[in-house]
Amino acid sequence: MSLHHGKPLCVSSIFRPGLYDGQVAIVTGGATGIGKGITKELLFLGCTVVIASRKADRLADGAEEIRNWLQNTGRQASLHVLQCNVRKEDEVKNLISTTVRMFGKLDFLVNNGGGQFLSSTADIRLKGWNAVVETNLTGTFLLCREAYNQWMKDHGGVIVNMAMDMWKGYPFMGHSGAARAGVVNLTKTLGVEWAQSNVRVNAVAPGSSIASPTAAANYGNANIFDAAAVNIPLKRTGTVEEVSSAVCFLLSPGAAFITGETIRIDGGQSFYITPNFRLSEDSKPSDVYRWQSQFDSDHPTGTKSKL
Ligand SMILES: CCCCC/C=C/C(=O)SCCNC(=O)CCNC(=O)[C@H](O)C(C)(C)COP(=O)(O)OP(=O)(O)OC[C@H]1O[C@@H](n2cnc3c(N)ncnc32)[C@H](O)[C@@H]1OP(=O)(O)O
Ligand SMILES: NC(=O)C1=CN([C@@H]2O[C@H](COP(=O)(O)OP(=O)(O)OC[C@H]3O[C@@H](n4cnc5c(N)ncnc54)[C@H](OP(=O)(O)O)[C@@H]3O)[C@@H](O)[C@H]2O)C=CC1
Repeated sequence: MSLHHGKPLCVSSIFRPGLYDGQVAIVTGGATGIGKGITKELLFLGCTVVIASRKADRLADGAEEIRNWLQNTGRQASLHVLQCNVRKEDEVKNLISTTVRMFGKLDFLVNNGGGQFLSSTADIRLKGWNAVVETNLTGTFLLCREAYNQWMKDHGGVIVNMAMDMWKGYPFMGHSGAARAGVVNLTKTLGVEWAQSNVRVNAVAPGSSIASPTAAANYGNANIFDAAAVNIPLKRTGTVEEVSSAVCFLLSPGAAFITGETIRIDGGQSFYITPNFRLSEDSKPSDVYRWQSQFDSDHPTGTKSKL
């Protein structure tokens, strides 16, 4: 992916073919959305990739699509699927140990799997808070720890974590904002602690703007990401390929002197305005809130959705 006259140009990769020949990666959430984009690019560059998430049907469908795509590029996929809920310590341990046993090593870990639901923070129940924090922060911790202890401590490696545009807080996704801020901080800590083992740890922070069918379905609104463009200085949403190319850069020798860093991939949005939400004039803490955006003015009747 690159920009051509200010427009996104989709190509398989800007990196040289064979860059990751002989390397082994785990991509959590690798069957959908951003993770699928990362998986495709890594495979295209010669990497063996294990995709891991909770749902077997998602993994199977995603793997089939990815294999077909790669075949059309003339390359052979070394793509493998393992079920793993990153919230479950035993499943995380098993994901890492099985990968190392099957492929003899683990070079890269991409902690992409995660997510949240929209809610005013006052309305989040403890179970929901825990679900989001365990998925995004604790899951990232568990995967980093196991990848390090089981392999990278003695052999080196590269980890990329997933953050988000929570730099000014994240109204209506307070659980995830807090968890991702934790991920950014953990990334700094591990970048320092594990440097002695030649393990680099970085993160990417996409804006609220990387559309995919699964991500949109999570919010019950196929158009939800379109609404973000008006608040993005580059005046468009981002693509999964634009996240993937940053991840592939961080994994590459081109980033050999970068660790503990989080790269924003948000078209300048985080420097401009707080994510996608703005309180309506009459809103109270107990209200449900409106999606603020171009979307509302584009759809003046009936679709001023209460989230
Ligand atoms: C809108 C633009 C946002 C732009 C920025 C961000 C974009 C993205 O991140 S896009 C990625 C979208 N994809 C996902 O989020 C997928 C992963 N997410 C999930 O699986 C869920 O959101 C999860 C993290 C909450 C996990 O759900 P689940 O496996 O079902 O977890 P539990 O059964 O253990 O607990 C569920 C618990 O959580 C509360 N809850 C879940 N969904 C909602 C909801 N829609 N509204 C309110 N509360 C919710 C609730 O307390 C659940 O417990 P029960 O009440 O007992 O069901
Ligand atoms: N789209 C965007 O604009 C932004 C996305 N992000 C983050 O980027 C990542 C990818 O999101 P995106 O591709 O857009 O959305 P998707 O909903 O397509 O991807 C989420 C992926 O995470 C997996 N996942 C969720 N919970 C778990 C779990 N407990 N254990 C293992 N895997 C899990 C899902 O697979 P399964 O259901 O099979 O478990 C799914 O493949 C997420 O962490 C997301 O929050 C951050 C900022 C912005």
